[in-house]
Amino acid sequence: MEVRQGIHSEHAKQLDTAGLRKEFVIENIFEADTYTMTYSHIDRIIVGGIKPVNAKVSIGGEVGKQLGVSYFLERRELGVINIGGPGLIVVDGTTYEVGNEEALYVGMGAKEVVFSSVDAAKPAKFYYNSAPAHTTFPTRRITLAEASPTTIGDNITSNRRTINKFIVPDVLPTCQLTMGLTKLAEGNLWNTMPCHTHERRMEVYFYFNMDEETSVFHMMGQPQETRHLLIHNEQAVISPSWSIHSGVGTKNYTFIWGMVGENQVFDDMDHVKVSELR
Ligand SMILES: O=C(O)C(=O)C[C@H](O)C(=O)CO
Ligand SMILES: [Zn+2]
Repeated sequence: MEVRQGIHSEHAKQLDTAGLRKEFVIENIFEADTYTMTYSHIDRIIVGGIKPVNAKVSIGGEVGKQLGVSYFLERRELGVINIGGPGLIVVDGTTYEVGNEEALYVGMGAKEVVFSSVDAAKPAKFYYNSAPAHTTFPTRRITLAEASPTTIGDNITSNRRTINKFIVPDVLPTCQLTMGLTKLAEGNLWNTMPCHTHERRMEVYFYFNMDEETSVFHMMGQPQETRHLLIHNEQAVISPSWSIHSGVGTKNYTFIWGMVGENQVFDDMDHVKVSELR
């Protein structure tokens, strides 16, 4: 488990490219037959990927020890979105089939969560976020259709995209975690511009569906102190409450957003006018 400390906006201002990347970018999300795990002190979100190929993968007791509990989800909830081939997730003996672009919410208290792929030639790739929880809400699979796809933006501003809200209060109750998947239409490059901050929540972005020679310039920083991070396929960015989070790609791409914090109101954003950005 890799730990990232929280960071003050005044400190972030001083960092060079390598320094910013060390604090905010998670370069390695998927490794065959194991899980990756980054623990951020910002709202104590945990971010990672699970890619079972030939073996089953479970997030075991050693993580519980590092978290000061006896098992991973003793005091946490989990959201998973599969971006790979068909997969299976067994939660305390109940099997959930989780296909490409489908999600599973696992409530606090699940002791054993085991991940596997249906076909080793097309391995599942389970991207996950986990947040501290106070009660148990039911474990549930969510399909793409249930995520109420909504298309917004315009070709003229190069930001036509479909937002799929998988883990939000309209779909199912959770303690604090919300997660969704946003797909840019072909020829469209910008996400979340005009941009926003939300003092009341942090957010993690995970970019994927990108060709080898493409990248996303992820915009971060306070609105009058912007920086960018070069993101390649299947990499994630931690976005503190004080930071904008927007991006422009050299080609269209898809990303998963996950948020934790004070509220779960998707539209609770402090919008920033483009003319006010620096
Ligand atoms: O395309 C978008 O715009 C988004 O997906 C918005 C993000 O999810 C977000 O920043 C929510 O606060
Ligand atoms: Zn946001």
